Amino acid sequence: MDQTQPLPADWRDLFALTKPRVMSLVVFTGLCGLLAAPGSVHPVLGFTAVLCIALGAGAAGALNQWYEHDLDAKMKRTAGRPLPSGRLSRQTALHFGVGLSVFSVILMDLAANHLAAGILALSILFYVLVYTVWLKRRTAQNIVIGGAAGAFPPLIGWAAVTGDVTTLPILLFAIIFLWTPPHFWALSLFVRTDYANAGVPMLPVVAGITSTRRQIALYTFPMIAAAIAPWPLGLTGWVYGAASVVLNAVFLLLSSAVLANRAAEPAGMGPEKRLFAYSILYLFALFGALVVDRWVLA
Ligand code: HEM
Ligand SMILES: CC(C)=CCC/C(C)=C/CC/C(C)=C/COP(=O)(O)OP(=O)(O)O
Repeated sequence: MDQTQPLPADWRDLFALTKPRVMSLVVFTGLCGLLAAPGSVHPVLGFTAVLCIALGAGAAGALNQWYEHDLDAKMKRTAGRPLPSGRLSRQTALHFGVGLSVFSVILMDLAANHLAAGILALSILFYVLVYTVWLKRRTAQNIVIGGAAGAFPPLIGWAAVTGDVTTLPILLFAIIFLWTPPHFWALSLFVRTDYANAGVPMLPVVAGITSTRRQIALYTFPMIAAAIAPWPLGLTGWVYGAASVVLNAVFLLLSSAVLANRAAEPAGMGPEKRLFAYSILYLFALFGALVVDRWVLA
């Protein structure tokens, strides 16, 4: 096919419904969980398991947008999405999301095992029902609890290979679980008026900027502990150990800069934006180091 030809609008919109940029990191952590697991899996089955994580995560993103069409329409950042802009109908999004969710879980069950399929189903339900439907519009702790959904993929990847869940994948879960508050609250500080206008009780809207900066710093400490722990516990080698020490030291510096920032209005390329951007690089690099440690330099 001619790569210069744009895809038909409906395909592009269905693709956008899966939140591909955010989900790329979700899928990467799932892939790393799979590659870090002991033992081996047939490459076709391994590929299928990662594909199922991608499809399940994309389906969850579509269902999130189906439910949030009203909120998305009120925020600058999201008003151009396929549903608020009227390029796709809500019914299409619902059918796409439900169909893809069911398909991804069944395929995971066939390609891997019941445990991996069960955790995939749990992640989808958690993101859609616990985060999107229940908590997001009700409490500033929405992402602390609901964010657990995004921490499941390494467990799914691991379970797809081994059929069980042990200390290392639980620590990988903990890293993402504790990383989500600094990741999201750093961003929420500079888009908080959007959330305030839409009536979403995100932390900076409810508790203010100073308190949010403190909470970001507070979550950084247990996150660092969880991220370094696999090394002293003997679950990884020195490559992961060295990478995690450096990556976490930078995280600590950047989150201290957020804590120390006295600017009344987080704006421009300030400490908050730097921490948000770094949080993404951090997770890619940390999980990448885990795989390098296990495969390349073991
Ligand atoms: C409840 C938990 C989370 C919330 C509320 C949240 C929220 C957000 C928001 C609002 C953005 C901004 C832009 C966008 O929509 O593309 C964003 C960006 C991003 N998030 Fe999160 N996030 C969460 C968890 C995660 C998790 C678990 C991952 C991956 C493991 C992740 C990966 C990313 C990435 C890669 C981006 C950058 C996307 C881009 O370049 O446009 N997020 N997040
Ligand atoms: C395997 C599987 C099912 C994984 C689920 C992945 C998951 C929970 C990712 C969370 C990241 C995410 C898209 C947050 C957006 O929050 P938001 O919906 O509040 O953002 P928005 O304001 O951009 O809509």
